[in-house]
Amino acid sequence: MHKITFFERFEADILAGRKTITLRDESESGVIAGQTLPVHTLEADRWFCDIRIIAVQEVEFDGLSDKEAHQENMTLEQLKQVIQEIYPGITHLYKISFELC
Ligand SMILES: CC(=O)Nc1ccn([C@@H]2O[C@H](CO)[C@@H](O)[C@H]2O)c(=O)n1
Repeated sequence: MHKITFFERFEADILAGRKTITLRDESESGVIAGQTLPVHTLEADRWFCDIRIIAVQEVEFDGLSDKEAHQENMTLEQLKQVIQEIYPGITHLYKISFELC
């Protein structure tokens, strides 16, 4: 992957450092620790920052906890709902931790 996209509604949280992970399916897991990536909005493909990947870890949907929710600036209930909307029925996720460049 040479760039990563996020829904526009998460832009402010990412730029403020309130959202420091993203949970993706296997098709969007192809990043490695240390890599720097430009971040674009999904809707308009507009660049808004660069991030550095800190880690990529496999996690189960049922294993998500308040820790991941906090890292997403959401409640666990909100996070699970968001993931179900984006990836209906998903059980296996990739937790991508990042920092702003
Ligand atoms: C193609 C594309 O952009 N896809 C996605 C997929 C996920 N996410 C966010 O990651 C977290 C867990 O899934 C939540 O905050 C999601 O909303 C996103 O912003 N954009």
